[in-house]
Amino acid sequence: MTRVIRMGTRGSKLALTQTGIVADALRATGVEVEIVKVTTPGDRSMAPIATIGVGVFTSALREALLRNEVDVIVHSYKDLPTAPEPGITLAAVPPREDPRDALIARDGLTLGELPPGSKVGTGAARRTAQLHALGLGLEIVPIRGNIDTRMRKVTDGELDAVVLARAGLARVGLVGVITETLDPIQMLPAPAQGALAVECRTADVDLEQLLAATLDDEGTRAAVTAERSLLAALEAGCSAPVGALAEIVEDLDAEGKVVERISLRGTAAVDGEDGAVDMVRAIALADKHQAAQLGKDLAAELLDLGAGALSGPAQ
Ligand SMILES: NCc1[nH]cc(CCC(=O)O)c1CC(=O)O
Repeated sequence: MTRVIRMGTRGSKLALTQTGIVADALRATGVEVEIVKVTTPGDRSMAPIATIGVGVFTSALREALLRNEVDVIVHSYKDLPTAPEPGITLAAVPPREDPRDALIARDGLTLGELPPGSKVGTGAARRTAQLHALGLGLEIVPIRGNIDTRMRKVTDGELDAVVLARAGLARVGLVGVITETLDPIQMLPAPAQGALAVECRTADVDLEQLLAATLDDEGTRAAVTAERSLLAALEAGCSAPVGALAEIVEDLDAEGKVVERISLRGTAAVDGEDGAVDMVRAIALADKHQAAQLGKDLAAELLDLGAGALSGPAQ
């Protein structure tokens, strides 16, 4: 391909880093890449995500792609709405970073060491609901802003801790500030957390093939397919209290042969007694090629357990 590939990105440090990772992988195949900055309404507003809407970071990039101003866009996969976008193809899902959430607490504390009444900052309904469900007596404080803004609230003493995606911290070289990587037993990540989504125009078939051949990771794609299928079946947006984590695991088939399967854990909020938010959890295992069905089946199980009572972007 002799053309220059224009990659659209938001201007945040995380977005530039993520786009840079993909740009470098493409350049390594010999193609020329140009980076184009796109401003999104999500970058201009500091209002809670629940009020400005799902897709606030991703739709301006998609519009630039459809207007032919750029050729490739890279999203944090978990920020994408579940509905497909006409004219746009998910060309590649690169290998995932560690999907878990991370705690950054004062004095090097872990979650269990934070005294009752400690103030923990997060903007995500999913994290809020799971932190409450742990029963540690923590006070959850809604926050927004980029990684640096959130971390500063701990350094300044305004909060005792914040919870952030480990992947974002890792990509910008900040794993050193993490005081505890949260076990999925305590905190299931957002569906597709830690994964990137690389999109191009559906009509751009040659580019789609190049992106898939260069960047796509089969195991990551299967895992995020299961997690996002669960999310879609619960009809919840990215800001809703739904956590999911799929992992490729080794299992034995009926003849005792080692086979790869996909394990999926999910959690969703239900209305508890006297207004409290409870979480229900479930786990299931399926053939690696049944990822989408596995997500649907686990969603059905969570709905049976009472999930869905709190649908929509509950904050
Ligand atoms: N909602 C914002 C957002 N979108 C993607 C990431 C981190 C990177 C990732 O999960 O891939 C973050 C920040 C966070 O949740 O801490």
